[in-house]
Amino acid sequence: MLKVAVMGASGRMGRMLIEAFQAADDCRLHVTLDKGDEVRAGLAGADVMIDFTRPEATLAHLAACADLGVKAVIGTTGFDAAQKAEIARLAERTAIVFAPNMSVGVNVVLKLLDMAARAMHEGFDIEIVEAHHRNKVDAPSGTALQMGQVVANALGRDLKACAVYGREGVTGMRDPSTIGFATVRGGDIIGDHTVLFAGTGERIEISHKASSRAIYAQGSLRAARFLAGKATGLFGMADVLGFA
Ligand SMILES: NC(=O)C1=CN([C@@H]2O[C@H](COP(=O)(O)OP(=O)(O)OC[C@H]3O[C@@H](n4cnc5c(N)ncnc54)[C@H](OP(=O)(O)O)[C@@H]3O)[C@@H](O)[C@H]2O)C=CC1
Ligand SMILES: O=C(O)C1=N[C@H](C(=O)O)C[C@H](O)C1
Repeated sequence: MLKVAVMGASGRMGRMLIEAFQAADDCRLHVTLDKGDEVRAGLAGADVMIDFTRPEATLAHLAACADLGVKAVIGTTGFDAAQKAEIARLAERTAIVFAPNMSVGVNVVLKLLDMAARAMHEGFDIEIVEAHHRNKVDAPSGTALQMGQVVANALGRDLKACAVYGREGVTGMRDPSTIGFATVRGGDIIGDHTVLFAGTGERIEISHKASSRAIYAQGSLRAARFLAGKATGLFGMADVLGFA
């Protein structure tokens, strides 16, 4: 029986994870922790930590995991480059699955995007549109950024150099080498992502729309089970799902 610690337990994802344990007969909740709780004491004895909180909190939790030999599933988004490098360093000391979207569907879409971008490498403008609930604090979503990264890699472009995050005023004509991002925030939208390939005479849209956070919780438990056989290393959902 896998002993799992859930961080950010009162958050939207924390609550969804706790519910997911009711249907899991091979995992049990070792501890649920919230802001202000004693992290190291809580994590001691857990096999895997699942963390959907905020970047600074996740890094502090991960450091404790590395010290205690606890593996980690990280769903938090909004990390900067230095924070991602820190996660990679910590993965030399414990096994980590780090993914901005734990759903099977989004990870299938990432594979489709790689194929689509290679096939439409010329004559198509690429724009990524994402929509989330009014309480989301980071933008663009981690998923949108990963979609952009997959497309940029497939096209041999540097995402840092070609990303355009929103437009306003007299922008000039669209530079065909750019990848555009647009963000919508409102209501209780769980998570919609569309990648648009706009050509001349045709356009292709590849979309994923979440209608329940249970998909992220189920994916997280799958990632926790995957880690049971690993000692160290940084993995993504493609590894967990066997797509890598
Ligand atoms: N990878 C994936 O599949 C998914 C990723 N996410 C990501 O997960 C993260 C959380 O999302 P969501 O559950 O909607 O957010 P919530 O704001 O609902 O929950 C976050 C939780 O983390 C807690 N928290 C915040 N700061 C700290 C801290 N310093 N120490 C400990 N706990 C802290 C919050 O406590 P308090 O309320 O007291 O501040 C809250 O309980 C986001 O980054 C989101 O983008 C979300 C869904 C799917
Ligand atoms: O904050 C959310 O809610 C979500 N965040 C993740 C992201 O930033 O991509 C995943 C999902 O879209 C829900």
